[in-house]
Amino acid sequence: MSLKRVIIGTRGSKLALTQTEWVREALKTRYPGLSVELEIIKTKGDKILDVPLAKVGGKGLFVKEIEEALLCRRVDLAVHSLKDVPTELPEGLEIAIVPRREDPRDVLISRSGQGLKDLPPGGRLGTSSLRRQAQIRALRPDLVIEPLRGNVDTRLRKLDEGRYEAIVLAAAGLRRLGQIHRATEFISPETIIPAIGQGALGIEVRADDKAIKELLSFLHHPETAVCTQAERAFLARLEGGCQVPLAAHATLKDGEIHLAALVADPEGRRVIRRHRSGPASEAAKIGVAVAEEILEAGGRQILEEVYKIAEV
Ligand SMILES: NCc1[nH]cc(CCC(=O)O)c1CC(=O)O
Repeated sequence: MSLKRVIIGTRGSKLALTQTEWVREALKTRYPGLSVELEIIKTKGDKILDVPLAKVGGKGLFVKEIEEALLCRRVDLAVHSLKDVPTELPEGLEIAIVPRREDPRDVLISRSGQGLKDLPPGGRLGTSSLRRQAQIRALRPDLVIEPLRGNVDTRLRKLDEGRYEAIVLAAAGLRRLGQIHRATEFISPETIIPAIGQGALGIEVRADDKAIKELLSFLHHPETAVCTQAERAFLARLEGGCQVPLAAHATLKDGEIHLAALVADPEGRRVIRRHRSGPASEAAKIGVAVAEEILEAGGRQILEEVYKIAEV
């Protein structure tokens, strides 16, 4: 190991810092002589916390400024929630390392302790995620979905203030922040398909930086990488901005990938789900194939409708 010092670029949110500290600790343990510094970078997504992301539009809201710092060599690596990273990266950058995935599920946090099925009719449920909204509407059309943005702590506080009967968050974020005890129901990935990359981290580096890639290689988890590869190939084929409810979740068993995915309209009236299995070596192909099957089955029409409205 010839590197003496590395700088990690990160957002300043508590979740981002927790994730980055985890990487820093792993590096310090593995390479006791290495100096690991953090550079906190504010992204556009951190500045506009009150507007639903689907309205803000634009991809990479939480990563762009950090990628600029990587490209101009102000930082050497960046730790992201993979869920926030667009499929197309700037020229010269790469998600080289995907560590082992945390719990990929969504969780319900209700004030009463009730699960999704038992919430009172007409109850208010907080989420600004179109993906969660569409799938919840399909299961519980009577619930009133209300916007909910902000960092994990902010979202929990808004629930505690009584603005909602329940909210939905990613288990991974709660667990990393030591708040998993707040979960009242773990929603299975079959009931609500998670977001592409949910629960996984992506470590982005300069594509030509062999030394950093080598340094970080012990953190790579090939099983997670291949699963998220299938999920991200699905996303890439749909060129999904955040205006359409999209979901995809892959698992790996005995060398076989299983990918389940959906496209829905924002109201959750039409939910098109498909799944497919195949060898892990064909992860990307499986992602594309599921996307095409969904497009054929009505997904194309949904995408066209949504983008037409968005342009007005
Ligand atoms: N959308 C923001 C975001 N990005 C990553 C996580 C949680 C951690 C993860 O999914 O890896 C969250 C919060 C949430 O959706 O509850």
